[in-house]
Amino acid sequence: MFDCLMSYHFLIFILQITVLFGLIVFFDGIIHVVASQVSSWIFWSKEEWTASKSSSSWNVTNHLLAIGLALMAISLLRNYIYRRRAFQFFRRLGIPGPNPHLIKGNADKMRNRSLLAVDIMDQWQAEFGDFYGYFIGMKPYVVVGDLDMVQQVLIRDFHKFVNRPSMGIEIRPVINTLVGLRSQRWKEVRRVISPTFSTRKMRKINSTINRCVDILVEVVGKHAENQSDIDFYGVFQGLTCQVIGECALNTTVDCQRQPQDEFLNSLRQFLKQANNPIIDLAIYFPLVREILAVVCRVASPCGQFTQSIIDKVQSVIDHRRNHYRDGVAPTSHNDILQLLMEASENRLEGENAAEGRSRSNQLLTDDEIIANAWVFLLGGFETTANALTYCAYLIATHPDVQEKLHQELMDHLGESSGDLETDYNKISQLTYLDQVFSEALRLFPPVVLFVTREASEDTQLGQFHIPAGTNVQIPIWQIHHDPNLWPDPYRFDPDRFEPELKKNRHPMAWIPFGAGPRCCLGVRFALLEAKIALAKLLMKYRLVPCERTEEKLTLSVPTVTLNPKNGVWLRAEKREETSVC
Ligand code: HEM
Repeated sequence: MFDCLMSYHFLIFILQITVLFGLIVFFDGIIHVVASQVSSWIFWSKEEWTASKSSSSWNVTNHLLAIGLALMAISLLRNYIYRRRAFQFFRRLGIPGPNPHLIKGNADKMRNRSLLAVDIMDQWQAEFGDFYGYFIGMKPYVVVGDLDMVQQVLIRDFHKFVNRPSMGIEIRPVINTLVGLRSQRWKEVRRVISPTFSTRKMRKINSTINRCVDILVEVVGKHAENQSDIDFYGVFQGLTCQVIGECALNTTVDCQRQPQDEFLNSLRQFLKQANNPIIDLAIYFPLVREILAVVCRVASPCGQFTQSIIDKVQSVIDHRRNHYRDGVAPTSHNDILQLLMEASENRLEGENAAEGRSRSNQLLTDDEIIANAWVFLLGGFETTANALTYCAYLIATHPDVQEKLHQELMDHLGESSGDLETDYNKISQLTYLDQVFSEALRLFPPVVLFVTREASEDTQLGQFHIPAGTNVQIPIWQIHHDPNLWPDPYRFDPDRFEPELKKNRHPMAWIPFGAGPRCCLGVRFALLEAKIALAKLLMKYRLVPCERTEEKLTLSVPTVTLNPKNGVWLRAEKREETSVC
């Protein structure tokens, strides 16, 4: 008992109580002095003031105020000591890194609006090497650039690194998506959803992609006729918005022909919200995070947009279930939502359609189906548009690559009347197109800050001990521009992806889609959409730079994606008539 009383914690407790009483007395005195001064301005006479001071209500107010101030002071002091200790985290582990600010950690650097997060990480890597730690708010992130360690985190020791860093609060519908789900439930949901993106299932949505790409070619054609400059960023955003809107949400949008389409604008606005300074506050102060989650849900435009998507998808699900009951074949809809519903009910093609229809058999709840359809919309919109934009820019500024690519397209698809819809296999056989797109993804990885994991147990990375709860970040940009892996790393050279060279490269040297069991689920979808778009576009048009084309692209990293800040302006020139389309 004595030991316990004399323990360290007890002493700290006694110390805090003493400080608290000391502070109460101190504030009591201060309040008295301030009140005397103020009263001399307010009360007419000294007697009046003495009378009011001796009243019991004055005494109670005075003491309560003093206690409140003392409690506030002590909690600030505790918070200060707690933060000082927390920010010693990497120092205690012997991991180098930039000095954190007491409130922001290093988040102000990473979310700086004038300097790119990837540039900051370049600077840190130059200063501390390819293993260092920094803080977002108070959360510790260790950056791991060594490829063997990257492989250890993403693949070999995956069981210790299943989750992405926790957000600290439950924002719906994010927590029900593959991106936000954790541990066992993530495994179960991923297992159910994965077949939705298999090669065989991708064939089903091939026709939707083709139809949307044909509209893209038509839109670009109009600009080519008028010889006007085209912002390909906007054009590709229109394409990916329409494709993913139709495929994931069964929402028909005309955002390619109508660039000011409401759905597209809401989507853009939604993504812009992530760059709001309020988010910075939420990172620094957990309480703001809680309030923000509520405000976002009920009042902000981004919350309303999300709610409108939720309502829409729920109504489509209900509508389709009613149709099943009326005997309409479930396979009559070729979209991801349908595939999700089928996967969630474990209803494989050709199986008895009645089987698995009862709600009790569902492997995914409706909330999970809706949340994932929503995350496919977000995941499939900006990422693929960015990838296509960078690729178009690189192709336009490298005419030799463009001509070689055009030749390949004509050799393989020239005879097929451009009917890529029935020729999924041919798209996969376009090896030079694959090389060009891979090299574009290397130079401009569309997602630069998202490959992160949380250690669920203590582990060892090289010489460093990593305690459970530490977040690990894989620096994709730095890996993709490492001169030891990629000589002359800023040069666009699709030959780097010739099969022989590819075979001898470290598997973690090129990871635009992440790696391991938690890599990008939509990789097949993204590649199919992007390749069909590039193939159909480049068979008909030659892309060329115009006056507004930036010599060096201005980039921004508003959240986790790498965006072309000012768009990408090019022109399209019609090629001589081919047998295509
Ligand atoms: C060029 C286009 C795309 C790029 C570069 C990209 C990149 C990424 C990256 C880097 C990750 C994190 C992987 C990791 O942590 O190891 C990711 C995750 C994810 N992506 Fe993509 N993505 C693209 C397109 C898509 C599309 C079209 C969809 C859906 C239709 C999608 C759905 C997802 C989902 C659901 C996850 C989370 C997977 C999980 O946690 O299990 N992505 N993506």
